[in-house]
Amino acid sequence: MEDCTVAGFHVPSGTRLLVNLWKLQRDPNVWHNPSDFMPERFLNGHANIDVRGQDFELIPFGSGRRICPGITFALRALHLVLARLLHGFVWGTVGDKAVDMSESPGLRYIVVFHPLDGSSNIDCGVSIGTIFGIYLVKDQDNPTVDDVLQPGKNLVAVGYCTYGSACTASYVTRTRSTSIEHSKSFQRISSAYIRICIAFYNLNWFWSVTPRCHKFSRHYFFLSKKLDLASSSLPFDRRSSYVVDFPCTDLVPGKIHEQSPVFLGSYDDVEEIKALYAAAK
Ligand code: HEM
Repeated sequence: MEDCTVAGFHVPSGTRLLVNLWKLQRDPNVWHNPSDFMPERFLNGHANIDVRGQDFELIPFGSGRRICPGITFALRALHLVLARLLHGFVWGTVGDKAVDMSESPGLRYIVVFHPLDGSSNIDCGVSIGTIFGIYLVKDQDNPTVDDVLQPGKNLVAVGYCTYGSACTASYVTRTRSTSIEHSKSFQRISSAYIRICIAFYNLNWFWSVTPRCHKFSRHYFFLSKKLDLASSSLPFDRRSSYVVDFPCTDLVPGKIHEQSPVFLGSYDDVEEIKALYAAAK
C-alpha cells in the first residue's frame, strides 16, 4: 500500500476509509429532491444507471473487488418477494394517511400475530391466512415486552395474508348469519368469519358486513373476565368492538398469548361454554 491523494486530500498508507454511501446516494447535485420517494426518477433522468457498481452515484451493492457477491440472486429474488407481497396483502394506510418516510435509528414498529391464526402459522412457516397487527414502539431506543401488550385501540394497522383475491370474493357473497344459528360451527366462525371481517376492514368494506354481525352478536357473543377457552385476542379485538357493546379495544393483555374474554361462536357453542363456566363457579 502507498500514500495517495484523492480529490486534493492526502491519504496516508494504512488509513481506514469509510465511504458514506448514505450521503453519496443523496447528493442533491446528482439527485433531484433526493429524500423524496420518486421511483419514476429511474424511468427518466437516471434510467440507465447500473446498480452493479458501475455508476458511483448509486452503489447499493458496493463496488469493486468487495462488491456484494449476492447481487444477481438479490436482484432476482427482490422481484419475487415484491410480487408475493403485492399478491398476498391488501395494502393501505390507516385513514389513508401518508406514510411517514422520515428516517431515524431505533425500532419504530412492532408486529403482533393473532394467537390462533397468526403466531402458530408463523411457527410452522405458513404465512397464508396469517392475521397480524402493528403497534408503534413507545420508546424506540428502548423497546420492551410492554410494546406488544398494548390495547387494540393503539394498533396502527391490522392485516391479513389472503388466500388470493378470487377466494376472498367467494366469501363476500356468502353469509353464515342464519345457517350457523344452532350448528356446531365454532371453528368456522372463529377463523373464517373473523378473518373475512378483518380483510373487509382493511378494504374499508367492513361496514357493509357489520349489520350481519349485529344480527347474531346479541346471542353469540359471551363475555367473561376470567376464562380463556375460546376465541382470540388482538388484533381481533379491534374488529369485535364494532360488533358487541364491549370496549374490546380497551383491553390490555397481561401477557403474551393471553386470550381475550370475548367468545364468538354459534348459539349452541356459546351456550355450552356459558354452562361450563356457570358450573365451574
Ligand atoms: C438487496 C439485497 C442486497 C444488498 C443491497 C446488498 C448490499 C451489499 C453491500 C453494500 C455489501 C458491501 C459491499 C462492499 O463492501 O463494497 C455487501 C456485501 C456482501 N453481500 Fe450483499 N447485498 C444484498 C444481498 C445479498 C445476498 C442475497 C447475499 C448472499 C446470498 C449477499 C452476500 C454478501 C456477501 C457475502 C458480502 C460480503 C462480500 C465481501 O466482503 O467480499 N448479499 N452486500
